Amino acid sequence: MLPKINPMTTNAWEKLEDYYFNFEGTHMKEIFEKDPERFQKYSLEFEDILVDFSKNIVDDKVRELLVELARECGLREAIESMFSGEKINATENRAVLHVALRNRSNTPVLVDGKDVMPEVNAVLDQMKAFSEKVISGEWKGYTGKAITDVVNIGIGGSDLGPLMVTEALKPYKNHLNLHFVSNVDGTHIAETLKKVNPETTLFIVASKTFTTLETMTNANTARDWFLNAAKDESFVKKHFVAVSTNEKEVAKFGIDTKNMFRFWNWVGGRYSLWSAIGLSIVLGIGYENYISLLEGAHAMDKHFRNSEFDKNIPVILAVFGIWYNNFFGAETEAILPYDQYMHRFSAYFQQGNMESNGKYVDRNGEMVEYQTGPIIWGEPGTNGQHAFYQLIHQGTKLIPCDFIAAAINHNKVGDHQQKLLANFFAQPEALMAGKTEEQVVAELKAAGKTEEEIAFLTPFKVFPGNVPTNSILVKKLTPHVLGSLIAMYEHKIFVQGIIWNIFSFDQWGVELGKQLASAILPELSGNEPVVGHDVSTNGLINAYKKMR
Ligand SMILES: O=P(O)(O)OC[C@H]1O[C@](O)(CO)[C@@H](O)[C@@H]1O
Repeated sequence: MLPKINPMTTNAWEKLEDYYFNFEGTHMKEIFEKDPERFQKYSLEFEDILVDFSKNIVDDKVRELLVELARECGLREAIESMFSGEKINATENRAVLHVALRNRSNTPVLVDGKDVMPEVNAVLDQMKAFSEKVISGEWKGYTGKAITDVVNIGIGGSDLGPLMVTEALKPYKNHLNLHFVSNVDGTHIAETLKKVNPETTLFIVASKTFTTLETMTNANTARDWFLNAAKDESFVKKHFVAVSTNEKEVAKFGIDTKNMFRFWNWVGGRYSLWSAIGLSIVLGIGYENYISLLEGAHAMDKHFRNSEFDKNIPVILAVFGIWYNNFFGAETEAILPYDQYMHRFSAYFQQGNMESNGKYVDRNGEMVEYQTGPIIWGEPGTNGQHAFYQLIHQGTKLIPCDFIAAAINHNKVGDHQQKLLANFFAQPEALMAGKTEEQVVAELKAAGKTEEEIAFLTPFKVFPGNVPTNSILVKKLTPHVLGSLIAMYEHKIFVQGIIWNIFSFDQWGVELGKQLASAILPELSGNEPVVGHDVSTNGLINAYKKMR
């Protein structure tokens, strides 16, 4: 079981609070000036990944105390509890074993005394055999034609992971066209169906529960559209497969359960791309590349499980994040990939992080007295630079940022890569050092400005700097490296959840909206006014009824 320690009651927290007051006002520039070894001391290498933590507002003492905080909160025991299949998702009475899905060492992992690895491997074999048939063209549609397009219908964890990964690994794509439909807005499915042909399209209905309103609505629309062309229900099995834990509902939908790819209740939705939910990834990039992705994640799992905390990349990312979240009062974190293929990476970790750690009740069922999960957001560089970086550089909020880039670009186009990386290096430098008044005055003088102009312009051109960043430089964005990067962030989220004493693997906060939507749905038919809600909701529904 997980420990239930209020982090604020630990010795380390108390010391960090004291130390924070001494530390306040320290500028990173001074820390760098004092320590020429800082890069060596504050960067970690893992395979083809280099993580530079040096541009953080920390010193050796802070790092030591933060690591101590993790220890005092029982992190070592918690890691073992997760990896050994204990039911650490207590509110749902489930184990949390995405690490077993990518356990390429194949060592036994027990849930309720039973090794889950044989089942995990069996589903991987099923995904391999199926994907090879579809990719090779052996799998035929109802008119005997090979599949050209795959439409994944799912939402949240049953959509974002496969979508993010297939975008990030586009250079590894085969000839199959992948489409993702998630939103219940009819536009999403309508626009997708315009692009595909019922004779050559395979639909993957991806839903852990197989009851999610958005997914089932889209899946039914896709089936009606398909049957409108195919005319015969028996053809559904050639064009629809399911990824789910719910065999009964899958069969009810008309999908042959031979074409159902199973996973288990110990796989959380937002941690499920490593399970059969990854079927669209396998179809898009092939089984071997998918296995490399799992291997990359597994390598990071071993690093996380076995490394000392002060040399442990996910732990350091997590505790530095806590330093800003809980001591500096930072409310958000930006993830900024300098890689166009990673354009859904921040959106993916918006769910990963915010659905996991957006909790105000601790593991004792008490309201927390400290901040928990940050708001996660981001866009690829350099686009973000021309949109929101102004606020990061000169706004009033502290926004710690992660910068991610690959040294080798998949596309060798002129000098684009050097220009991209020049920005990747420049931004954290600028955020760290800022620009002083003296520097601004000297620049304006050199530009020939008058004394009056200099006096007016100077304050607007000063950059305070001291914005913390992590720079994550990878050799190349391969499936293996991407697997490691995703696992790295997953474990960062885990560590923070342990320290904040919250349950990171449930998501009760999404239920209320769902309940109210299903209560409102029947009220939207008919023209009679609705009166049963608060006046605002009644007013909005009744206005809608008049407008439509
Ligand atoms: O796979 P399912 O059961 O359709 O659920 C989809 C998503 O809905 C949620 O339960 C809530 O948004 C997510 O955690 C999950 O990824």
